Amino acid sequence: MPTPRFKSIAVKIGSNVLTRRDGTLDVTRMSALVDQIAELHSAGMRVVIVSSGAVAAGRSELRGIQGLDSVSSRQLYSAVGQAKLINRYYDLFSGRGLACGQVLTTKENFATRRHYLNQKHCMEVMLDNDVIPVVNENDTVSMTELMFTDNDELSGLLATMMGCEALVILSNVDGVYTGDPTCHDSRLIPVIGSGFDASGMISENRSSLGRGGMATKYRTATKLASEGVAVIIANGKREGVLTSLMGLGPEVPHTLFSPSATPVTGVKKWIAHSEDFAKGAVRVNRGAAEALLSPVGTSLLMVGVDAVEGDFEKDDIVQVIDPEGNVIAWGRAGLDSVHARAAIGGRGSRPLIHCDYLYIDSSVRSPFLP
Ligand SMILES: Nc1ncnc2c1ncn2[C@@H]1O[C@H](COP(=O)(O)OP(=O)(O)O)[C@@H](O)[C@H]1O
Ligand SMILES: N[C@@H](CCC(=O)OP(=O)(O)O)C(=O)O
Repeated sequence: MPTPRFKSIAVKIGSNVLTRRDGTLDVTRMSALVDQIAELHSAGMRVVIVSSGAVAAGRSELRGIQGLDSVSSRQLYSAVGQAKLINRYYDLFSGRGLACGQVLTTKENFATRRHYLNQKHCMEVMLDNDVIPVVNENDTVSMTELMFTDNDELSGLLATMMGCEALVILSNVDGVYTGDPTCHDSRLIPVIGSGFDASGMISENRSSLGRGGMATKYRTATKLASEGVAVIIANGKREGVLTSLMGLGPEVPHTLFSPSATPVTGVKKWIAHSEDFAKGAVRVNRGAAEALLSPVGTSLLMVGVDAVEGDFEKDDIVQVIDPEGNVIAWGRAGLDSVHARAAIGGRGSRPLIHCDYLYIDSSVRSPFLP
């Protein structure tokens, strides 16, 4: 048997891949994907699944319910649909002699390093014992303001958390197109490298069941690629898509986001995905903004800080804002806000954010870029 292209991957399966036109769960499609994941597993790969589809599955089960607001219907449908979804996965995997386990999570579970490492440990134990993790956002308790944009965002976090070499996002399109994929003159983009900006080609269109559309897939994919993780977007409805993408079958159309060759440490990956948990902000002067945005890794020193906003503890995440008001970076504070305020503009004190704990947003548009 040929060797798979990667040793460890996360596979995100969109709602549309798992749903038939009439809204019911497409068990044939699920079964085909489970077959392929079992094949990858027996070829020695570690596979984590992020599966959407709970809300869609619940909605098709409870047809006819009316008058619920959007939060209530999401809670109700996901409660019922998730039970149905995981049951199917469980039966399908056990039919292939494998166990799968359910991991339901929320954005808050990624907010502190302790919770983050706890979840990571759970999934490592599962993988070490040949149990396939099937992850989804816990929509029954996720509050609107603290929800993942969608499972594309969640899958990006998980792929970096688990140290995966690649993330495969399965949707109902073959990848990123140069325009609306339904227009006849749009073309599939086979490879997106670090110098290529395709964001202007992506419309807000999304499929009937999708939550975030291509825009969140693109955002997640470029971020992960910059952290050294390969990302592939492909059509989950194509026969043998996963085994093919892993080099065990004939080529299928897809878009590859080529990974950066610069390695990123585990803690930095966590920080990269922690912007939403920032407890405060620091405004930096021109010199500091230029130094931070230069290609040389630099710590943020108090001499470059003009203002400290919010109340934060040491080790909390804080945003870094340039003199034009752009968020250019975020990182783990080495001082609490009281001590940081007292040290504004000072020399000789510890860095406010050490470069090992600082993430520079590669999509930033700042006049202080070199
Ligand atoms: N440039 C583009 N290339 C591909 N798809 C695009 C593009 N712009 C918008 N889209 C839309 O993104 C959709 C996929 O996202 P989404 O509906 O969220 O799917 P999923 O349920 O798989 O997460 C496509 O069906 C398409 O309508
Ligand atoms: N947790 C939700 C996921 C919603 C979502 O992100 O859907 P999609 O855009 O199809 O990946 C569900 O299971 O229905």
